[in-house]
Amino acid sequence: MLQVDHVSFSYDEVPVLNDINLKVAKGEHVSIIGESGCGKSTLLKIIYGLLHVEEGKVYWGENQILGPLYNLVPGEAYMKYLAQDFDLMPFTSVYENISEHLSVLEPEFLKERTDELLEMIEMTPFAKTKIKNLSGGQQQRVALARVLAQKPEILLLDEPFSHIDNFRKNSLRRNLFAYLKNKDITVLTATHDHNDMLPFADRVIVLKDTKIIAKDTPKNLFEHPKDLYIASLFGEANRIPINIVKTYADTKRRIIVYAHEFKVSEKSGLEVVVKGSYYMGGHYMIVGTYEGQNIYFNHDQTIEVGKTVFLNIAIEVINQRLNI
Ligand SMILES: Nc1ncnc2c1ncn2[C@@H]1O[C@H](COP(=O)(O)OP(=O)(O)OP(=O)(O)O)[C@@H](O)[C@H]1O
Repeated sequence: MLQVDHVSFSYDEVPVLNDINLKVAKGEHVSIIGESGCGKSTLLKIIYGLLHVEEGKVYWGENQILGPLYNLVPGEAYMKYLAQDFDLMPFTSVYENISEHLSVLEPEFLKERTDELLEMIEMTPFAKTKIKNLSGGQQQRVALARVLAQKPEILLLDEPFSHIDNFRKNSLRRNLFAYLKNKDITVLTATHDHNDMLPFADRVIVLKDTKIIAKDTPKNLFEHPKDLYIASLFGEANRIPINIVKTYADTKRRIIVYAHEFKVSEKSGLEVVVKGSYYMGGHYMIVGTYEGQNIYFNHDQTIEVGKTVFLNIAIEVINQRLNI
């Protein structure tokens, strides 16, 4: 088990993480999410031992992970960290980059494991290509295979698909996370893309203003977001009083409503004036206003600017948000 115990960290006296506590079981996949600059990379670097923490401790099982003051070469043998800049050898081939460490550690498995990883990252036809001749996304895929070649017990991934095009991203996510589960590798992924997390993570931690503000399964977080910050990590969302959509309700309690949960009606509901329509593929995302507040909702057609429409929400959504 990985244990982060009361860790606080500052860069030049500017606090970035404050009293972070986290336990990750062996084989578990935990995503760390939050807005840019909230400290996701910093937390991964602390766990890897790249940064010195004055307050708090990190353990993998019984072993305390010590920072750079104690370890000249960061990182323990059982842990790998894939940073946002990939640490590859530009003048050697894809195959050599993946198999480099195996030639010393496990020469008898070198071909089998390298071929397996090439297949996982869908780069078998590029085995002989030099790294310098690959695109950024292809290099990121090789960097992933390279850290996995050494069979880590725990893997730290910092925005692992940031350079990869959508065409490949989905299959790579499925291949990678299935591979990690199959090998019982513990994984922590820092991301701001909910598609990296919703279908794959066992648990999610949300960072905001130096703190963990939520720890839950992806499904619970999505269905019961406790504030707009959390909901906005999944897409456009609104926070509105219940009684303005259900006039019979005698509560002004506010609930989170995602854009896709509103239904447009001609007559009754939340009255908004349309400001603009954005084509999103299968639908339009419409921005309207209600008493000066922007309201985001989806609709199957564009709506002309200035038109007044009414928005409804299914009672099931209200009950879900109220945790009934
Ligand atoms: N070496 C550094 N020295 C000083 N401040 C830093 C350093 N590295 C990061 N920071 C600051 O610490 C905060 C957290 O940075 P961090 O990279 O951990 O955030 P993040 O959540 O990973 O962001 P992103 O999603 O944009 O990668 C930011 O305000 C950043 O500017």
